[in-house]
Amino acid sequence: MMQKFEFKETEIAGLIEVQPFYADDGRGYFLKDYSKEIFEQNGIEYDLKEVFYTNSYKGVIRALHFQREKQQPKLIRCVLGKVFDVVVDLRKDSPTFKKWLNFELNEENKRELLIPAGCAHGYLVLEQSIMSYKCAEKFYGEYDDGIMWNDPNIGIKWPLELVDYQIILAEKDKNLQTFSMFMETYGGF
Ligand SMILES: Cc1cn([C@H]2C[C@H](O)[C@@H](COP(=O)(O)OP(=O)(O)O[C@H]3O[C@@H](C)C(=O)[C@@H](O)[C@H]3O)O2)c(=O)[nH]c1=O
Repeated sequence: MMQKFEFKETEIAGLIEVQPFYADDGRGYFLKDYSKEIFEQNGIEYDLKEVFYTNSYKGVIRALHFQREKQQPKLIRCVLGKVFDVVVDLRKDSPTFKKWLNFELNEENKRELLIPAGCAHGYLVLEQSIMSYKCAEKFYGEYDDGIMWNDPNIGIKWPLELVDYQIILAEKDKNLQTFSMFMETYGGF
């Protein structure tokens, strides 16, 4: 089977579902999940700056993250395992401001998400997973920030039953601001 790159817009402007180039044969498979040239041919200017990976146990929630300055566009993919991935639009002039969308990303569907600057990102790990990130802005620890994963104002419906309600959070993610606090401080992006 061979699959060419495909790009699909979503309800959130600039948030694009990407199906990477894929070809399998008797040896296994080949997958290319970023090509500057092909992205540009599809109208996407993406200036790749950093690549990193995370490996997480089932039940981990990493959310809802952003850089408050020098926001990072991110091209993400679940290389191994399965996650419930969420993007929240925090751009105050966006018609979908405050809207969240969820996507299942997994090893089988190989789907990528291109997340634009001005959105928060997070995920719930449904089985041990490796996530890859290709960022179009570098990491600035001093601007690293987020909103709490279970903020009632945003109201994400996390499928916690899929992890038997056993969630694992970093200390820093237990102490993130609420959406209201974010709005008071920044007024949106
Ligand atoms: C994200 C990042 C972290 N770090 C460091 C900071 C810290 O010591 C260690 C672990 O970082 P964190 O706890 O922030 O990792 P994590 O909680 O996995 O953060 C990630 O969450 C997901 C949802 C995203 O969208 C990412 O952009 C990023 O915010 O690695 C870097 O040096 N470079 C980086 O690009």
